[in-house]
Amino acid sequence: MTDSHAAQPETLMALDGVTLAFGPKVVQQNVTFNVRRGSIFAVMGGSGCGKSTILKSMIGLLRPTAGRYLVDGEDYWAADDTHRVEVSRRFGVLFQSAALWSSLTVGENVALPMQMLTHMDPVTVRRQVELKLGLVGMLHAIDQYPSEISGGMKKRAGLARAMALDPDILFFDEPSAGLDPITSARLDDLIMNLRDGLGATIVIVSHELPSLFTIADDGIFLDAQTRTPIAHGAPSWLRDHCDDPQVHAFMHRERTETQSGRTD
Ligand SMILES: Nc1ncnc2c1ncn2[C@@H]1O[C@H](COP(=O)(O)OP(=O)(O)OP(=O)(O)O)[C@@H](O)[C@H]1O
Repeated sequence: MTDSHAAQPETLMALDGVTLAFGPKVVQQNVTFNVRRGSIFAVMGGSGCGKSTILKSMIGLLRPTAGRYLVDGEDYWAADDTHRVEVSRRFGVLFQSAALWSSLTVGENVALPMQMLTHMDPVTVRRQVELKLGLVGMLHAIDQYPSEISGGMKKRAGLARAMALDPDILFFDEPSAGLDPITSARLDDLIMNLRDGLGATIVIVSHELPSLFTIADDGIFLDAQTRTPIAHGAPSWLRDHCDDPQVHAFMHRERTETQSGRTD
């Protein structure tokens, strides 16, 4: 009998002593955390603390100036370019703005990664596009243009496109930003379905506390002043048990003397 735990260690991604900087400007340093396979992991913290920068680095757009980023135990940045591209094919990304091409229909947007990065024939592409749009409840909008659909529908179309190449790792930057609470709750259900139904591992940057309390299994809280993580744990656990005044204030939406965000 196969031991699935031996074949699939619990940690899928790990940052180990990572420093991220833009030129001389250090955004975060000594960042260490593990993302468990099949979990939803939240990157939290005040405005400007470096959440999107962490995500940017995890999807391969920003190389750390120190430390290691491991995916399935392999050093992502130490790999050669070909192998790194191969690993990155496992990633699906939903940007904050959904980033759909306005001149393409919803269906064409979802088809684009398949046409550009695979050799699928047009019939298979069409079938896959329908499947992905069906998963997010957007099949009816396949021939509509982004300007003709609502913000929530754009997010769902962006999600379908993020899933185009069947990634097992998904990155979401502020998926519920700008959505009304009901649409946002529907998106939460969709994200949980990706974890529970497809076994995807999801890293999410979000300010939406109700959403984080509902969906995230684990997470990290970044501090802008010290430029380093100051708490680890599921958002609901941090809300109920973390003594750090900044984390407590953030999780309970209280004002603090020291702001957790940075303006420089
Ligand atoms: N390309 C860049 N060049 C220089 N500095 C950058 C760049 N991108 C981001 N920064 C800076 O890095 C810091 C962290 O930015 P980042 O967008 O990661 O924060 P964030 O926590 O995601 O913020 P928010 O919650 O407001 O979206 C900020 O001070 C920002 O100005």
